[in-house]
Amino acid sequence: MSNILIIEDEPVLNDNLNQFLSSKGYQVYSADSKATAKIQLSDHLFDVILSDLRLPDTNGTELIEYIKEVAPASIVLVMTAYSSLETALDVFHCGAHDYIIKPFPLQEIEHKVENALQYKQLLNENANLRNRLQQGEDNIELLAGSSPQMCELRRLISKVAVTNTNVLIQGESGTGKELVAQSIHARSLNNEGLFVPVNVAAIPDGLVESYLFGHIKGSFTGANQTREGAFRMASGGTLFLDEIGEMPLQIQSKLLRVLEDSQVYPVGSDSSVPVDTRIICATHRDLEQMVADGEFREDLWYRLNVVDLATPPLRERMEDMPALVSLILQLLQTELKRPILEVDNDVIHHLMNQPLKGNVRELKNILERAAVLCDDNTIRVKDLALPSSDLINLQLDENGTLSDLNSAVEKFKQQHIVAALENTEGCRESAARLLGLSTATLYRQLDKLGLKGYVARSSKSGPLPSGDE
Ligand SMILES: Nc1ncnc2c1ncn2[C@@H]1O[C@H](COP(=O)(O)OP(=O)(O)OP(=O)(O)O)[C@@H](O)[C@H]1O
Repeated sequence: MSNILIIEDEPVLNDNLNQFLSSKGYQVYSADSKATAKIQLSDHLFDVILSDLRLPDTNGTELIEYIKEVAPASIVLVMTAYSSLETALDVFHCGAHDYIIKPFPLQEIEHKVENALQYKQLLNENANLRNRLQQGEDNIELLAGSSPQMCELRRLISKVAVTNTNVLIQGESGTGKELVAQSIHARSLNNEGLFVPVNVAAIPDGLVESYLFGHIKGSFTGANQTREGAFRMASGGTLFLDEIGEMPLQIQSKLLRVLEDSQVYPVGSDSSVPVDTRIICATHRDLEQMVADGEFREDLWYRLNVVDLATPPLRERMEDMPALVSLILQLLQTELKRPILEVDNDVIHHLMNQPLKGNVRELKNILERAAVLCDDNTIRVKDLALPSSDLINLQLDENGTLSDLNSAVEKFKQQHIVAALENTEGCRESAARLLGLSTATLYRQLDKLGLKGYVARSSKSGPLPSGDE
């Protein structure tokens, strides 16, 4: 049974909330001041704490800070009559998970408490995953947001995780497909095993088979030693096949065979090896359409698509912006080793008005750049370096006169492609998707525009191979 603490000095509201939440099966405790809250906090562990923002013996943010100090695992929901953005940002910065504006219908509080409990469970699972995964330990982040779409997504994650079915995750680039896959793995029965992510689009066609199924030493030129392959590595755990839509057709049929037999055939070997691997696939492409166009095997699609989940684009859930910004800033503080970063009030508003086609990844990049560039520890709108929507930069030649149309178009293409590369940390495949181009077309454009060796400033992995390598 989940424990809830209500801190509210208005007796009628406190009683109503206590009765209502008790009737929903929670173990509910009440306090009417910081002093009484302290006593409750020393006697019990709470999953969720509902706190008023103004109390007779403290102001709300000071109380939230105190709670986060003595009960860091409790999820704090703030109840406030003040609906300003400033208040919202203050409470998020102090560590509150969400807030609700008074007066509110009791059903809304029930919904918020359920979300907070789901969020707490995911936090536990992510911590669990962080401890267990031997790979990508630094990449485990939380799935932030309490919009209806994200709540539904979390509900589905909890449901599918404990079954062993294959899952297909569809969504635009940067919407958190890999994060969802990690969450499923963390909650699954096979979370003792490894989570092995493979980006199918990033492996040259000729190597996909050996990469997935392994190979025997000497089975082809360059196979200097035997490799077990991703399937066997993930046996007893989860294999995450990202960009499954890019898998060559002949490998699709081999994958189908593995899924049907639970056996892999390493390249160059006559015998098979048993595997017990859960498959989670992801794609930004319309696989159903690819099946209709004969580009993806229908039988494989059915096999992979036992359950399908959709990660919503950020523009359809802008209400998640404060929670995302708050989470990203927390992560940045650790990464950049800088003291607490704050955002100016207008920043959230500005971000909510951006198209953010690269979704949460683009948001992270914008905030990371701003965090590096901002003068003090506060990020202001000017630090975001967002494109002005109503001003088109004129293209001038070296004499300061207007360029001819062709040169202007070339220049614009160059700038736009560089922006896409910066938004995707230099990843050619993701930049191509952002631009609505095939990877091959992007490589041709990079060559033509003299950007072949371009290394994105946001790239963490150093220079990237050029297209013909
Ligand atoms: N809801 C979210 N909460 C917190 N961080 C998120 C969320 N969604 C995405 N992110 C972050 O955004 C970045 C991109 O997410 P992720 O790699 O999971 O996206 P993706 O959909 O798999 O992208 P791609 O299709 O380009 O591989 C990651 O750093 C991830 O942690």
